Order: sequence, then structure tokens, then C-alpha cells
Amino acid sequence: MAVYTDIAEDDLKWFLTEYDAGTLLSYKGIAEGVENSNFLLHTSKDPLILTLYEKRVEKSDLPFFLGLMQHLSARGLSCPLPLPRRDGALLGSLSGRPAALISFLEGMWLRKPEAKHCREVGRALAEMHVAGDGFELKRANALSIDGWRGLWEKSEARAGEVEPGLQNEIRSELDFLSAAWPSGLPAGVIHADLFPDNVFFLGDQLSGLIDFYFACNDLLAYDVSICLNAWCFEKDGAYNITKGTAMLEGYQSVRPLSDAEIAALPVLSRGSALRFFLTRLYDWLTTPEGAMVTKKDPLEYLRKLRFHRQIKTPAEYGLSL
Ligand SMILES: Nc1ncnc2c1ncn2[C@@H]1O[C@H](COP(=O)(O)OP(=O)(O)OP(=O)(O)O)[C@@H](O)[C@H]1O
Ligand SMILES: N[C@@H](CCO)C(=O)O
Repeated sequence: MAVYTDIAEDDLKWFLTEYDAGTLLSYKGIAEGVENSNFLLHTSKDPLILTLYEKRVEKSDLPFFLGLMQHLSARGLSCPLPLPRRDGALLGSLSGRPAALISFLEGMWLRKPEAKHCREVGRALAEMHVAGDGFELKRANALSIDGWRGLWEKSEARAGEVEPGLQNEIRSELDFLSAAWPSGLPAGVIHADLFPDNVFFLGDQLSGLIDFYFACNDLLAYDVSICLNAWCFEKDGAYNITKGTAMLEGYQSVRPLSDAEIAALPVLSRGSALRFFLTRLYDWLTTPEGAMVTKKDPLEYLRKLRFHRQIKTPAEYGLSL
């Protein structure tokens, strides 16, 4: 569960005096999520989410994340909107942590997404890419090609505990990706973590995107590859081409991919599978037993990486070329 930092009611009430948020009626910790501590607040006004930013989030990145939500929301994307304090700041401090209040988004995430939902996600991702245009702050992607080797080196010595022989496989994958990584593709603001638990639906209707705390500037098609990995595989590890087609059609109904972006999809998908493999592997090896966080299986992403490695043409993702 993700409530790393507890808050005292009096501290919270004091914190809320800085905002025009109404009076506090109740608050409770939200178990989901792994990065930050989240609380649902009921007040005499609208419900709110209170987020305390934990140690993996750089404080200097918070203006980018919060400003981005404001920017996207102003352009019509359904995403949480940070509530400004009375002094105009978006960020405050509570229980020794940087803290923000953001609007509560209705909906819930889908445990078993279908192709029709993948189409909606593709469309929303493209809408986010278009809406991100003109956002002035910049944030490099620390978890892209230049960051992977360093991340791998932190786990390499113990990687054999997860699967024997991993060292050679990952080293040659890193060499391949360093040589083959595309340049010159369209870039902009990407979400970078648009997994099912970060997309809310009301019935079959997508109601909004959350969790912009990995957002950064990078290749737009890399974000598409993250979504293919996160949405279009079945629990048994098989790629579902119907979901892939729906996702890519949804995306291209808003922002058509260029030939160069399509050609790069297999390499980008290998990269994004490796990225989630590496962060999961690190967490797997370093999170103490008994910690109140559900550890995510790194091998799920190793299997996806192996799938992308044997792709012969991007048509295999479900694109009609
Ligand atoms: N604006 C919001 N409206 C409604 N619920 C929200 C909102 N923001 C967060 N939540 C709730 O809090 C949970 C965790 O949020 P979030 O995914 O941002 O946390 P996180 O710790 O950054 O997680 P992770 O990076 O693991 O996805 C969500 O699954 C959702 O239940
Ligand atoms: N979405 C990530 C975790 C949080 O960023 C994963 O599934 O590994």
C-alpha cells in the first residue's frame, strides 16, 4: 500500500487553511500506487486528493508535473487539476514532505481492459501528445536509453537470482539498443507510465488520465510503445493483436504516426519493455520482505522484451501498412 507518511489531523487542518478548500470532513489513505502517499479528502466543497511526494520524486521536478496537469487540463484533457494555495503556489508542505492538493477524478481503473478500451486509451494518449504542445517547462527522461545502463549496473550482480543467464542477455540488449535507438522522430511531452491503473473509466467511457509523475520530454512514439506493452498483452504473456490494432487505430485517429515512427516501433517497444523490467528488477531486489508495497514481477517485462525481439515487421503489432 502506498501511504508512507502519516498525517495528523491538526496538521492537515492547518495545511488546508492555506487553500480555499472548504472545511475538512474526513480523510483516508489510499492503498493503491507505489510512489507517493495519497489521501482522499472530503471537505465542505469538492472532494480532493492530497499527495505527499516521497523520496523517489525530485522536488525540483514538481513544478513540471503540476504545471503540466494545469496545461493539459486547460487544453481540455481530462486529468487532475492542482488546486492553487491562496498565495498562488501549487506546492505546500505537510508532515515534512512536499504536498499538493489535486482535483478528484471520477472513475476507476480497469482490471480486465478489452480492445474497445485500448482504442480509447490510444485516442487519449494522442490527445495528450497534441495538448502537450506549447508547454514551456522541460524535463529530460531519466529513465530512457541514457539511464538504463546505470540502472542495470545497480542490479546486475544479483540479477541471476531472478533468472540465471540474465547478465549476458541484458548486456547485449543494452548494446543493441544503444546502437539502434532512433533519433529525429517527433518529440514532445509524454506521460511515460500510462498503465491501466493510471487511466480511469466510467463504464466503457474513458474519464481521465492520472499520475503524471514520470512525464517528461521524449519521443512521442516511445509513449505509444509503453502503452502497447502495458495494455496489449494477456496474462499468459501473449500479445493480443486485436488490442494492438485498436490502440494504434485510436491513437492515429487523432495523431497519425509517420512512416519513421512506425518503422521504429519494434526498437522502441524493446526499449520500453527493458525500462519497466529494469525498474521492477531493482525494486524486486531491494524492497525488504514484509514492506507494505506489492512488488511487480520483472519477468513479465522480460517476456515482453523477448517478444519484441522476434518481431519482423511493425505490421505484427496490428498496423495495416
Ligand atoms: N486525481 C485523482 N482522482 C481520483 N483518484 C486518484 C487521483 N489521483 C490518485 N488517485 C487514487 O490514488 C491512487 C494512486 O495514485 P497514483 O497512481 O498517482 O499514485 P502513485 O503512488 O504515483 O502510483 P504509481 O506510480 O504506482 O502508479 C490511484 O490508483 C487512485 O485510486
Ligand atoms: N507502471 C510501473 C510502476 C509505476 O511506475 C510498472 O508497472 O512497473
